[in-house]
This record gives sequence, C-alpha cells and structure tokens, in this order.
Amino acid sequence: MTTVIQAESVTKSFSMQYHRSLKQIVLAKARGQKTHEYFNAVDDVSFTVEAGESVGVMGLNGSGKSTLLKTISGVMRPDSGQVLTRGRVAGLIATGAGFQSQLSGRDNLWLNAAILGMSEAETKRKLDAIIDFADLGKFIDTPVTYYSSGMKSRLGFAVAIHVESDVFIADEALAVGDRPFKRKCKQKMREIRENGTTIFFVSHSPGAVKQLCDRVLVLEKGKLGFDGDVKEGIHYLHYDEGEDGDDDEGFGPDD
Ligand SMILES: Nc1ncnc2c1ncn2[C@@H]1O[C@H](COP(=O)(O)OP(=O)(O)OP(=O)(O)O)[C@@H](O)[C@H]1O
Repeated sequence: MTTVIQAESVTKSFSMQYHRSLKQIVLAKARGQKTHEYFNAVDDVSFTVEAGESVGVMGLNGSGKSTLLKTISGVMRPDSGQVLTRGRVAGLIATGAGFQSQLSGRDNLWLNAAILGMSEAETKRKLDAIIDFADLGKFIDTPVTYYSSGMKSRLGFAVAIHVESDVFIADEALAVGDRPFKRKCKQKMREIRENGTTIFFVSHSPGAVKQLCDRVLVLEKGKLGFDGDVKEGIHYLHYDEGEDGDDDEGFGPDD
C-alpha cells in the first residue's frame, strides 16, 4: 500500500477578535480586557490515507473540516505538526479562488487551470470538455464579475475536476450549483474514484458520504473524534437519526 496523505499532529490556530474598531481595541486594552483569544481550529489531528481510498470528512459547523482540507491542499500551513502528500493534489478548495473578476470565464479557466498545475497542452486538450462541463453557454465569454455564485462554482469545479490528480479534494459546501449540476459532479467524482484516484471529501451529507466514501473522519471542535467505517461515523455524529438520515443535500443520493 502507498500512503498518499500523512497528517501528523496537525494543529492550526486562529485568533478570535472581540472588537472590530481600533477605538474599541484601545478602550478594551485600557480597561485591561482581552482583545483577542487564540483557539485551535484543527487540534492535534493525525491520520494516514492510502492510495485509492475515498475518505469523507464530516463534523458540525466550525469543527475544522475546511481548515484541515486547506492544510492538505497546501493553501494553509499547520502551526505545528505536518502534512505530507504524495503526487498531485487538486480539487475545489474555495469557489472562485484565483478568479480575476474582470476577465472572462474562458480566460479565468486558463488561469485557474495554470494555478492548479495544468500545462498549456493539457488545458488545450481538455478545454472543450471543461467548457462543456461548466455549461455556462454564452456566459463563458463574459466577465466573471457578472457571474452568480453558482456560475462561479460551476466554472471552478469544471476546471478542478479535469485536473489529472493523484488526490482529489473537494469541499461539498462549495458546490453551490443547481441540482442537475450537482448530479453531474457526483457522477464525475464516481468516475474519478473508479479510476483509482484518492478522494478526500468534506461533506455534511450522509447520503453522499455513504455513496462516495469507504471511510470517514469526524472532526469535533478541531479534534479527530472518529476515524473508520462510514456507517459507524454517521452514527457517531447522530446523523442517522430522524429525517436527516438520508438527506438529499449536496451531492446526496440519486434522484
Ligand atoms: N481565516 C480564518 N481566520 C480566523 N478564524 C477562522 C478562519 N478560518 C476558519 N476560522 C475558524 O475556524 C473554525 C473552523 O472553521 P472551518 O471553516 O474549518 O470549519 P468547518 O468544519 O469547515 O465548518 P462548516 O461546516 O461550517 O463549513 C471556525 O471557528 C472558524 O470561525
């Protein structure tokens, strides 16, 4: 087995600001009050992912999922611990990250492809497929500044999903497209998985995680609370109770 992601005691902390203006900060300091506090968004998280595994990352809002994803993609550095990855890591970390709003969708496609490490030849080869996947019609040649958030998401995802990668990482919260688009993304992610690409997928949707993943990590206030079987992980989170057990959010179950 080949390890493609190795996270060792990964910790990322942020500061929580209590005041917005300089005046408030100065007043608070003069009164001897705290102006900010540090907290661990990701707290001493360790795990390994083997090549070909499809791992879901679940947890309540603010539990550190996106932050963990960013440390794996290299967008953020852990404050302590380390993340080692093998091969090309690509995916959707932030909708429209790196988009230049005054440039057209087509120009941004080239730009985004370059940012994600695609060569000119690779982008040329896949251009039609990416444009076809984004399905933005004439809007592909209008400035991105006029795009809706869903349209940006379509373009970002279309590029990311066509990058040949060893590890594909995706934050489902960023796939804000409409239902047919989500269905298309889900199908594409299944294909990627069948091709043997390792998947690291942040989701709130038990249905999507059950369909796409063979293992789940559950984060709790930045700590790794569970690592193992998908059904057990969903049960650990109590996401299998009540009506939400088989939701159709995100890339959820087939329609
Ligand atoms: N750049 C930042 N600066 C300060 N705090 C941040 C930053 N990014 C995230 N946080 C904080 O870190 C914590 C974890 O955030 P994160 O986005 O990783 O959570 P999440 O599990 O992905 O949440 P959600 O399910 O709501 O998307 C939150 O308390 C958030 O406010």
